[in-house]
Amino acid sequence: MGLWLTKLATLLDGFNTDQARILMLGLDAAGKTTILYKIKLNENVNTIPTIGFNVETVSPSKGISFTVWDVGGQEKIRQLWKHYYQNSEGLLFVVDSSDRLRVDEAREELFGILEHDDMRGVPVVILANKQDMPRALKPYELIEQLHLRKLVGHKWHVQGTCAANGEGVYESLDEMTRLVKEYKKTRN
Ligand SMILES: Nc1nc2c(ncn2[C@@H]2O[C@H](COP(=O)(O)OP(=O)(O)OP(=O)(O)O)[C@@H](O)[C@H]2O)c(=O)[nH]1
Ligand SMILES: [Mg+2]
Repeated sequence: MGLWLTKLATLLDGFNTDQARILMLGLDAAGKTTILYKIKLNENVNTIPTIGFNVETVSPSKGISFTVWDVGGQEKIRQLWKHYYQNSEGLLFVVDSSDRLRVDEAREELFGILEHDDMRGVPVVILANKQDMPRALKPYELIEQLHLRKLVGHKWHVQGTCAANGEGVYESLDEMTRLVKEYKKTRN
């Protein structure tokens, strides 16, 4: 009897699990893959530039399951990003905050993604990564430089992170959870 009840509880828990498809994009070397495996394994992995994609299922909190798609960000392969947009319910956009020379490029890519029809209304959490680096732009500076106040039709949040020691990474997922829940409600 006890076993059956346990099985039933597990089954019901499965039904209650909120699932979402989350896309993780950003310029090459922003730290996407490092972040993905920090979340998945709580380990610092040595990465190589991603040519295709990595996909992992993670559970940021009880009852929530994210399928996170981490797609390579090198310029030549960014044209492939659009093939991952459909059915995405949240965007994690990772920025190397210490790469001041490429903030404009990051902004253009971010706006380009969000203007696509398949990404209509999808919320975005911007990870201001590499906060450990000297001269890293602070989250409030990135809000300015990425022109986020001009972004319409998308809920957004900026979270400072350091993938190397995990700071801010889980907070960014909590924020994504909140925004995805809101997004799903408005869509239904
Ligand atoms: N100092 C520091 N280095 C980081 C941080 N996050 C990632 N890195 C380093 O940045 C480099 C690039 O990280 P990746 O995770 O491979 O970057 P990516 O965004 O997946 O790059 P692509 O796959 O080419 O799109 C690696 O050497 C990481 O160790 C961070 O928070 N601080
Ligand atoms: Mg990568």
